[in-house]
Amino acid sequence: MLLVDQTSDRAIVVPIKIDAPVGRTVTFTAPPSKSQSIRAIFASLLSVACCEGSGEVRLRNVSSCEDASASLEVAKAFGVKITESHSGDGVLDSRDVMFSSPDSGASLRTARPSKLECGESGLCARMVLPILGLFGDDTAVTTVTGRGSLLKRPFDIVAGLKAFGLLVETNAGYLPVNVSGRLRAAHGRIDASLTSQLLSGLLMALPLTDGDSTVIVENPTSKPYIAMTLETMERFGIRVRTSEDFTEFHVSGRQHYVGGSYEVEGDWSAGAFLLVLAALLKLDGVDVRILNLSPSSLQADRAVLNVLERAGVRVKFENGAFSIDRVESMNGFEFDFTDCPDLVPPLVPLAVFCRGRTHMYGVKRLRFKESNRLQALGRLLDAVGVRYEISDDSFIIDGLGPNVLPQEDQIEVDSHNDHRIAMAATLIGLRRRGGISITNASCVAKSFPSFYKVVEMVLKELNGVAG
Ligand SMILES: O=C(O)C1=C[C@@H](OP(=O)(O)O)[C@@H](O)[C@H](O)C1
Ligand SMILES: C=C(OP(=O)(O)O)C(=O)O
Repeated sequence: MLLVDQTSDRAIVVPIKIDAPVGRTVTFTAPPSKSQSIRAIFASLLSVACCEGSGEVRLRNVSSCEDASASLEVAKAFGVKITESHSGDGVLDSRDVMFSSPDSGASLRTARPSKLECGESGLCARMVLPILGLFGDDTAVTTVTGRGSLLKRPFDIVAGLKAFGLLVETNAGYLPVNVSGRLRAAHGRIDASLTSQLLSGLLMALPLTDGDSTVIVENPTSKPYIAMTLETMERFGIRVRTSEDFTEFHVSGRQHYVGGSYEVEGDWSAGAFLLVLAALLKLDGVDVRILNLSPSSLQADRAVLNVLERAGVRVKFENGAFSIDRVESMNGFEFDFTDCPDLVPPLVPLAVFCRGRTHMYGVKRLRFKESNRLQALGRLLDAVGVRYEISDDSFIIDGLGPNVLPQEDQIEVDSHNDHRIAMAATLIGLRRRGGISITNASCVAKSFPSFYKVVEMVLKELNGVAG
């Protein structure tokens, strides 16, 4: 059962009661990718606002999550016209968005918004910093800020932008920041050890400067996210040359983002939660089919397929749907998450129900997400009686095996206002006899507004009754 109480912002999850499970199949659809939606929104902004004659842009299946909405508001602040509609093609949390020039025909590149509010989206706030440098003149200053968890996340990552003509003054390393200067072509260095998001923004903006640039990247992390940025740019007609290890980029200036239409893929980060849920349901004989995930996607979190394999969970792709072929072993696994940090929260529930020890490496940057995710996941494991060890860059979890956790007491865990922690707690609650009550539960809207609805739908379908 799953109860969402909006007044107290609480989700109460208790185990699935499955009558005659064998042979039952449930199908659900992954929502649109948050990361790809935000990239497509900024590429559309650059196309309409900076590239004359490139026409309108039509984006299909844009995520309706809070981070994508914050990014659309930011794009509007630059003066582009944005209209939203619903395509009704059955993808949850999805909308279509049209970008066009203002009716006045005024050039948008001459002015820079004085303030941008980025909600809680790290990607939006970091990506927009270099992009701002394409607008207005030398005297323009923009204050970039956000709310909630974003105000506690590090922004002392901006020193490298100086070589490209931009000055970013931070508030002792945090938001709000003031951005001034014009972006110019140059040879510079970016330290990406903490985040790849600023580099993504710089790569998107540099092709619109007047000359050629080289970007040397120190300590690249989250590399598939950079590949996704380059792929989105390519879809808008922009090419960048890069070394295979993403430590060097050669960007020609005077390029143009070309409008047209673009369809956003399904979200592998949300899909990872759905696949782990599918693996856990398979233990009870239920088959789950997941639609709207591309098997050839460049999204970092498609790596969930490799991790499931390592744990002994065999996944298949047939007739456009992913499903669990069979669970061979459910054994603890080893994996390095440097390139896919968002996969740790969905894989903690998997590790809990595996036999033996799971070693997660490359996890130190999880301390700087919407919450300190290592600490928040540790609290969740404490609450359900799972032993673990966290060190600088590793997270070791001693799994309890695939049975439903027998404790009958009701426990309460806090999401720490972090969408991925709330979703991880939900998956564990579905296999704990006394369930889990999650406080600050509505934060799932940051990336997956319909998450509880999807879980509820599955439960209803399996029980044949409400909840
Ligand atoms: O570029 C992106 O879309 C993202 C990159 C990753 O961040 P870092 O580059 O900070 O690791 C990831 O954690 C975040 O959720 C989305
Ligand atoms: C960390 C995340 O996003 P962002 O950094 O864009 O806020 C996330 O979605 O888990």
